[in-house]
Amino acid sequence: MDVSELPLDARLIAVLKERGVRELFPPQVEAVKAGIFDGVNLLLCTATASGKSLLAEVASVKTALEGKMALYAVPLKALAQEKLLHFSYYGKLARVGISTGDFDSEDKRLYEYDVVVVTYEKLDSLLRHRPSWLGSVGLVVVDEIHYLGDPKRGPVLESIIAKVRHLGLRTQFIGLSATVGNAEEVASWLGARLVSSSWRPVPLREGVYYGGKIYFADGSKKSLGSGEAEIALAIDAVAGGGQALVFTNSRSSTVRIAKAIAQAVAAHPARLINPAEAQSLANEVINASTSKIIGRELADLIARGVAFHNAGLELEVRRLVEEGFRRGVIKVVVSTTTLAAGVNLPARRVVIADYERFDPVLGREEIPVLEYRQMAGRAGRPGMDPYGEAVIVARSRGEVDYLMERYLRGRVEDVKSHILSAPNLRSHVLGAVGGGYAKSIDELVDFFSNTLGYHQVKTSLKTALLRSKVASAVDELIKWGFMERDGELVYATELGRQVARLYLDPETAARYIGLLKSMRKEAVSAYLYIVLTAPDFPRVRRGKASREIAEEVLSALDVEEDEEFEEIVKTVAMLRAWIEEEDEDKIYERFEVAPGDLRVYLDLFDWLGNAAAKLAGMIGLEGHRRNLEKVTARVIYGVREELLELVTALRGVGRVRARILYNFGFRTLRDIARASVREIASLPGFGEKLAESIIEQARQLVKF
Ligand SMILES: Nc1ncnc2c1ncn2[C@@H]1O[C@H](COP(=O)(O)OP(=O)(O)OP(=O)(O)O)[C@@H](O)[C@H]1O
Repeated sequence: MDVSELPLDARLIAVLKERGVRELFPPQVEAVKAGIFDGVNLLLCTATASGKSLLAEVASVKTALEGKMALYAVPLKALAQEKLLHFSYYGKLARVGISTGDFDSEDKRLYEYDVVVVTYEKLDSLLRHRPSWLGSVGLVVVDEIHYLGDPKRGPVLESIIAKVRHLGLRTQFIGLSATVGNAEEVASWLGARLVSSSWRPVPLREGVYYGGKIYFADGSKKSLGSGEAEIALAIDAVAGGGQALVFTNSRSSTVRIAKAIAQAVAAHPARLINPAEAQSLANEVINASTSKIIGRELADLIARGVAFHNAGLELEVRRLVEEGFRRGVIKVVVSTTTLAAGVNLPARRVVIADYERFDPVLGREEIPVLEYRQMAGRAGRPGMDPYGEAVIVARSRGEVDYLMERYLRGRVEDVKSHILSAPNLRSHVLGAVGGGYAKSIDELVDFFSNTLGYHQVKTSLKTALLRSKVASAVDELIKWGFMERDGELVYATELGRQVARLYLDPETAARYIGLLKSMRKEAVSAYLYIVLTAPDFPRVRRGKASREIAEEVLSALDVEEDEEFEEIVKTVAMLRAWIEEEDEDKIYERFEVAPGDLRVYLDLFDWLGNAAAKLAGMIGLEGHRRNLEKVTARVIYGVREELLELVTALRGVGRVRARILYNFGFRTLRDIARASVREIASLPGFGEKLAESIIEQARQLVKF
C-alpha cells in the first residue's frame, strides 16, 4: 500500500514521504485495514521494527489535526524523551509536550499541547486529578503494553484503562507490543481488534552458541574461532562489517566483557574502527561523566570502539553511548539484560551471554521468553543489514537443545494481572475513590470489573470474590484514616485524597505518618530515614552501617534495629555524605554506588521527600513539614543548607560552583547581583559567559 492512498491529511503524507516512508510494511497494511485511522481500538502485536510506533505516531498527529488531544504513554522517562524527538519530525503539524514528573499537579498547561507523551504513572496520576481537558482527548496510545504483566506497573495500566472507560471518554485506544503471549485475551479485554504478525523488515536468524559453533534453528551451523563465547561472537560480527550488542546479567560483567572485547578488537589484524572518531567520542564521554573514574574507564574502551551500558551510567552518558553505536563509531555495546527494554539499539548480531540472572530474593532464575524476544528482536538494522542474528550462549553441549526449545521455539509467556493482590488493590481503590471514580462498594466493584485481573478470574463467583477483596482493601484504608464508610457509601478523607494525588502507596503514607507523629527529636538523619522506608527505594547494600547515624535515628524514632534498619541506615549515610557535599567520586567508591544509581535516588527522593512534607503539613506538623522540605531540597541538589539559595535559583550553578561562589564571599543572590563580571569570571570553573548569565539571573531575581 502506497502512503499516498492513506486517509490522511496531505501534509502528514508529505512528512511520511520526507522520512522515506513510501510503501507500508505488511503489518501496517493490516492495521490500516483494521481501522487504525478510523478510530478503531487496536492491539498491535507485531515484531520489533515492524513499524508499530510509526503508525501510532501518525495516528496521534492525525488526532491533533482533527482538533483533539492524543496521550502517548511509555514505560520509562528516557523513552518519553526519545519519543518526543520522534515527534519532532512532524514539525508544526502538532504541538507535542512531555509530562513525566511531579505527580501532585494536574498540569493545566498540558492543555496547550496536541500530543502529550507521558509515563504510565504520570498518566494514571493525571486521570486521578481529572483535569478539565480530559474531555478533549481523542486517542490514548499505550506503548510496550506487555508491561500489563509487571507486578507493579501492570496494575497502573489496568487502572488507566478502567478510568478511561469509566469516564466514557470517546477516545480511540491503541496498544503496542512485540511480545504478548495471550494477545487474543488482552485484545478481548480491551475491546480492541487484534493485529498480530511475525513479519520483520530484516530477516532474523536465531541460534545457540557452543564450543566455537553457532547452531541455527534451521539446522545450519557456523564455525567461529575459539576463545570466550562473547568475544568470539562479537569479533566475528565486527570483522564481517557489522556491529554487536551483547547482553549479560550483571553490571560488573558488562565492564569485564567490554574490556576483553576491546583487547580483541585492538589485537585484530584488520583495522575494525576509526580511531579518530572513537577518540573524539571518548573525550565527550569524559566531559559528560560526573564520575571521573567511571568516565575514564568507559572512555578508554570507547576509544577502542567498545562500550558498556548499564544502569550505573547517568542518562547523558548512556545517550552518548547509544548515539555512538547508531553512528557506527562504537562497534560493540555490552549491556545488562535488565536494560534491554530501555535500549533501542538495533545491531546486526545480538548475543545473549547469560540466560540466567541473580535476583536478591529469588536467587538464580532463568529470564522469561518475553525478555529473550525483546533482546533477540533487536537484531538487524532495517535498511543497513542484510539479516539479523540473535545468538544465545550455552554452557554445555546438552544445553544447546534445551535453549533451542525453551527460547528459540518457546512461546512468550501470557500476561497475567496483579491488580487483585492486596497492596495493589488498596492503592488503586484509594486512587479510584480519591479521584471521584467510585462512591460505594458497588461502584468500586463496577470499576474493578473493567480490569484485566477481573477478566482473568475463572470462577463463577468472581463478582463475590472481587467484592470481598475490595471490602478488605476499604477496611484497611479506613484503619489508616484515608477513607470513611457510611453504610454502602465510601469517601476518601482529605488526607486520603492527598495520598492518592501524591501517587503514594497508602501503606507507605501510613508508615510516614506514623513515624512523623512519634518523632521525638528533629534530626536530619531521621528525616532521611523516614523517607527511605518506602519500599520503592533501592538500598545501599555494601559496607557497615554507621553507628553514629544509627544512634541519631534511634534517638528520634521508635524503630526496630533489624536487617532492614541496617540497610536503610547505610543508605541514609550515603545521602548524608551527598548533602554534606562530599566529593562524588568518593561517595561512589565508599558506598559502591554509581552515578546512575545516585540519580535514581535523587529522583525518587524528590517525589517521596516532598510527598512526606505535604503529609506532615496536612496532619498539622508544620515544623516537620518545613524540615522535610529543606532536607529534600538539599538531597536534590547535594548541598548544605547555606547553599540552597544559590543552587535553587541559578541555572548553570550546581553544588560545586555554588560552593565556590559561597566560599569567595558571594553568599546570596544579592551578593551576586552586586558583583562585576570580572570578579565572578575569575573564579575557578567560571568563564565570562557563565558569569554574565548568573549575574543577569541574580539581578532579575532580586530586582536589582
Ligand atoms: N513503511 C515504512 N517504510 C519505511 N520505513 C519505515 C516504515 N515504517 C516504519 N519505518 C521505519 O522503521 C523503523 C522502525 O519502525 P518503528 O519504530 O515504528 O517500529 P516498531 O515496531 O515500533 O519497533 P519497536 O518494537 O522497536 O518499538 C523506524 O525507523 C521507522 O521510521
